Amino acid sequence: MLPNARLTAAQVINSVFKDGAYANIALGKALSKQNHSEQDRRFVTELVYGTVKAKGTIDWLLQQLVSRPLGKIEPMILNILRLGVFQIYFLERIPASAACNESVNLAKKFGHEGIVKFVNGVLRGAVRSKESIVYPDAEKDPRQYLALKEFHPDWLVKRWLKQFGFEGAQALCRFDNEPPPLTLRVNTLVSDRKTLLASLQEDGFEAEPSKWCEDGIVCTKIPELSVLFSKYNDMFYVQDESSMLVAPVLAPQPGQTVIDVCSAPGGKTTHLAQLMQNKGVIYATDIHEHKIKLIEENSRRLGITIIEPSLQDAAEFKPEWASMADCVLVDAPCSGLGVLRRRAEARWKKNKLDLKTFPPLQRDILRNAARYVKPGGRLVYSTCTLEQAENHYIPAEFLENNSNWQYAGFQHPLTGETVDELQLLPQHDGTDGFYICALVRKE
Ligand SMILES: C[S@@+](CC[C@H](N)C(=O)[O-])C[C@H]1O[C@@H](n2cnc3c(N)ncnc32)[C@H](O)[C@@H]1O
Repeated sequence: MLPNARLTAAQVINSVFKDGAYANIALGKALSKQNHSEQDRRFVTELVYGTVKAKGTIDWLLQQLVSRPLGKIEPMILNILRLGVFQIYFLERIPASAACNESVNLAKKFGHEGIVKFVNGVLRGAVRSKESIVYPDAEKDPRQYLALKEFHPDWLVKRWLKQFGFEGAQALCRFDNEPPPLTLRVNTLVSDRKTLLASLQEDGFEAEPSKWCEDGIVCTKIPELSVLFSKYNDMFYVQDESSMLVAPVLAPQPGQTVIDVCSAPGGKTTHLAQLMQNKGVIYATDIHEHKIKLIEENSRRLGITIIEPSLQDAAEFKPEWASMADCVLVDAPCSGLGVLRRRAEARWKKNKLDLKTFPPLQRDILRNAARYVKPGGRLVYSTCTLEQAENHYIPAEFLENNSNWQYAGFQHPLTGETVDELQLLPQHDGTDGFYICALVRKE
């Protein structure tokens, strides 16, 4: 018997909201265990990401249909209701009756008759009230309007309204709700973009060269993901176009000594190794032991031998490395507000207070990592966030306090003009939100 796509989706959603799992990891695990057709795999993916991203609005809708607080409903049943409401309100192509019936069937697996009746009643109510739901007025209450219409927490919408205005905030929210394209960085140690692109196209992929990075490929249609991993295993690294910009800005040369202080799972460090033609050495550290294995696995898969991974707190000085490196990368831990489209649950896990924890850590890491750079050497500081306090102000403050450093300047990847820093904005650039700044230690 074929596995039930909605059941798989409900279980993944439940592990996200009940157990705090990452949606992409829980989904990947569930799909690898179940023998779903390719079409069903896509459907499960759409259900999981859609429901998880829209959770705030779904709960707002549900709360109008249920008299008790949602927290009092058994988690699996609540998550079946969330999945049902998502289909009824936001998946136009699914007939509402099918969404109700299938949800009731799911409820039968997890609850007694009374619960099944409750699910049935709530979802029939959702269908009836669909056309009469009144959202807050966009002009009178733009914050609540965007939060509910565009599926984001209202504290974040408030922040973005201030930073980008209504249209900018709306475009940014909408960007986060779209599925990201699959972007690949070609492993230039074993292939080149033209060859890989042609081969992927022969296998039915719709793919085009990235305009941002000369080694990047953007896939817009993927016939079967498993082909990519089985046939082209050592030829690519899955990476957003914005992340692909970092290694070329650091621009290490073959034979040099490089330190990448926040390097797991190894996306940028393996790119640095490619640019170095696998000659020289890269000390790649991270604070989490389990992530060190990921750097090792990625290096092995791509045939890279110059990366030496180790466990190290980037804010703690390692005296043996003083003034040793030609290039240092600080791809700092950050609030990650530029990559919300990729991490479906992240918007619901973050909060305003968490944001305050990053700048002090980033300051410490930058200050410490800079001590590893030799005179004349370069340092790149990058984040995947949109927060000025974690971006511009961190290197700017560092330069104010360290007169033996200055901006290195680098070429804007599209315009070619020389810039000191680059802030990519999803709503403007169509990439993840990302910040890059290059510094040089004076001779
Ligand atoms: C933005 S991610 C790095 C991504 C990586 N550069 C890549 O391209 O694949 C930030 C990393 O910093 C690590 N990290 C957080 N705090 C750290 C610290 N104090 N010292 C070293 N690494 C840290 C996290 O474990 C995480 O892997």
